[in-house]
Amino acid sequence: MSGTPAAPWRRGNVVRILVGPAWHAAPGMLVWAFAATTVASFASATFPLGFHFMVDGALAHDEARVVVGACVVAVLFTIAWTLSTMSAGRNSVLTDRVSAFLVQRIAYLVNAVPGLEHLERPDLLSEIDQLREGRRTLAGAVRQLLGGWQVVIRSGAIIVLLATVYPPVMVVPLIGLVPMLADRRASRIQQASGDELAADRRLADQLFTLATTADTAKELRTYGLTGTLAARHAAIAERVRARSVRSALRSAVWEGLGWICYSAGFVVVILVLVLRAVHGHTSPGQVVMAVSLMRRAQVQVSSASDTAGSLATAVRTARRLLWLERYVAGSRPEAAGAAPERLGTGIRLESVSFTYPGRDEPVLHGVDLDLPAGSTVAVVGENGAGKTTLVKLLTRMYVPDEGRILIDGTDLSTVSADRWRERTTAVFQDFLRPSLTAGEVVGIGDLPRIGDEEAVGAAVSRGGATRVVERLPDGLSTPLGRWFTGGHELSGGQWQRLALARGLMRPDPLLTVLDEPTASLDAMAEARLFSRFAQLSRAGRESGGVTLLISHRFSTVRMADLIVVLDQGRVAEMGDHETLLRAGGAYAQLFTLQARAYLDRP
Ligand SMILES: Nc1ncnc2c1ncn2[C@@H]1O[C@H](COP(=O)(O)OP(=O)(O)OP(=O)(O)O)[C@@H](O)[C@H]1O
Repeated sequence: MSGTPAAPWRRGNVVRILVGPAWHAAPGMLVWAFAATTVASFASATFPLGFHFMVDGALAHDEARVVVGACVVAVLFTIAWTLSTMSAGRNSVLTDRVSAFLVQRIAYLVNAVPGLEHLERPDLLSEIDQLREGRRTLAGAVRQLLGGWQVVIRSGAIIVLLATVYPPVMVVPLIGLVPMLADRRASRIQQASGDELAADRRLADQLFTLATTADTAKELRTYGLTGTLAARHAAIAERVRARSVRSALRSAVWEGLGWICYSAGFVVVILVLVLRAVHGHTSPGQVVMAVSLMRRAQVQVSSASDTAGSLATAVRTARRLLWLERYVAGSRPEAAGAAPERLGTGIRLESVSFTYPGRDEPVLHGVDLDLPAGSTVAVVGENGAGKTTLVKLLTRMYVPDEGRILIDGTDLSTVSADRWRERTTAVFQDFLRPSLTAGEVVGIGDLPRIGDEEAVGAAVSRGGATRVVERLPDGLSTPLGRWFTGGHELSGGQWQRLALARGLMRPDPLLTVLDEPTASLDAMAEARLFSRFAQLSRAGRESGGVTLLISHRFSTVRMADLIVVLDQGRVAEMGDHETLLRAGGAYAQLFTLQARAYLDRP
C-alpha cells in the first residue's frame, strides 16, 4: 500500500509499540514534551520549599528569608504553570498525530494479510475489534508515559524534601503503593470482564446496526422482525449490563480498600509531625511544607494509579497490535512468483481439499478439475455446496489444506497473491456499493486506470451500465450513495450493473469470476448480459483467460463450455450442457425442473 507508514517497532516489543508511533509521527514534539515534563514536574514539586522559608522567616522576623521564600514560590510556580499549560496543547496535538498514524497502520495490517481468515474467524475478529476500539488509548500511551515520568520526578523531589523534615516521613509516597496496587487489581477485573463480554457486545452492536440501518429496514418490516430484534438486543444488553455491574462492584471494593489503607497511613504521619513540632524537633515552617508536600504526594499516588490503569489498557492494546504485526509477518506468503502473461493450458485443481479454520468438517473434498484456457466454466450446486469456497481458493483468499491449484502447471501457492489478483477480476453477489463518484465506482476495478475516462466508459458499456450513467445528473462525475451529501442513490439492479462494469475494467484477466452476477437484473438485461459474456469469453480466449460463472439459473449456465456440478464439496458431474443432459444425472434433473417451471408459467 503506497504511503503506508513503516512499523517503527520491527523487532517489536511492547515498549517500542508504546513509544514508537510517537517517535515516528512527531519526534521533535516528543523530545519537547519529555524536556518540558521534566522541568515542570521538578518545579511544581519543589515550590513548597518556599513555604518553609516564608513561615519560619516570618516567625523569626527575618524579612530576607520571607522574600527568598516568596521568590522561590513565585519563580517555581510560574515555570511549572507555564510549561504545563504549553504542554497540554502540544501533547494533545502529539496524541492526534499518533492516533492518525495508528489508524493508518491498523488499516494497513488488516488488509495486508493476503487471506480472509482473520476476518472470518470469530476469535481473531474479536482481537481485531478490540484493537480497533483500544487504538485511542494506545495513541494516548505517550501521554500516560509522560504522566508516569512526571510522577517519578515529583515523587523523587517530594521524598528528598520530606527527608529533610524527618526521614521516616519519606515512606508517605510508599504508602501510596497500596491504593495503586489495588487499583491495578481493579483494572484487571474490568479488563477480564471486557474480554469476556466482547463477543456479546459485538453481537449487540450488530443487532443495533441491523435495526437502525436503511439496508435492512425493508426486510425487517416485511418479516415483522423489529420486535424480535429489539428483544434479542435487550436480552444481550441485560446480560452484558449484569456482568458489567458485577465486575464494577468487585473493582470498587478493591479500590475502596486501597484508599482506606492510604488514608489511615496519612493520618498517622500528620500526627507524628505535629507531636514533633510540639516537642520542638521540627519547625512550624517544616510542618507546613511537609503537609503541603504530603498533599502533593497524595495527588501523585492517585495520578500514578490512573496512569498505571490507562497504561495497562494501552499495554494490552499494544500487545494486540504486536500480535497483529506478527500475524501479518507470519502469514505474508513467501511466494514471490509472477503470474503468467497468458494462459496456455489453463487452471487445474488436483485433489483439492479445504476445511475452514475452526471447523471440523471439510467444505471441499479432493476436488479434481480442469478449467481449460479460454473457456467459460459454470459451477452449479445447492446452497452450501462449496461454490464460493472454490472461488475463495482460486482467488487466493485461502490456500488448500491438501492438493494443489496449478496455473499453467505452476502451483498457485508459489505465485505472489498480489500479482495473481492483479490478473483476476470478480463480480460478487454481495458487491461493494462505495460512496464515490460513478466513474470511480467503476474505475476502482483497475486502480491504475481509475482516471482513464475511455477505459471507464468502455467498461460501463460492456457491463450494460450506459443507461444508468446517462440518467445520472453529472454522468460519471455524479457522487453516489447516501453517505454523500447530495449523493445519488441507485436501485439494486443499477448498482449491480456498475459492479459488473467494475468487474470488466481489467483489460485481459486470466480469471474472471462472476458469482451470481445477474441476481438483481431483469430478464431483458440478463439476455443482453449473456451475449456480452460470450464476447468476454471470446476475448478471454486470446489471452487464455478463464471465466468462472456461479449461478443458480440454468438458462445462463447452459451457455458455458464446461458445467461443474458440486454436491457437498465434491464434484458430482461435469461436462457441457448436452453431455450432462444426455447423462440424465443431477444436472439433467435440475435443468428440466427449472425449464418446466418457466414453460408452465401462464
Ligand atoms: N468463513 C467461513 N467459516 C466457516 N465455514 C464457512 C465459511 N464460509 C462458508 N462456510 C461453510 O462452507 C460451506 C460452503 O459454503 P459456500 O459459501 O462455499 O457455499 P456455496 O455453494 O457458495 O453456497 P451458496 O449457493 O449458498 O452461495 C457451508 O457449509 C458454509 O457454512
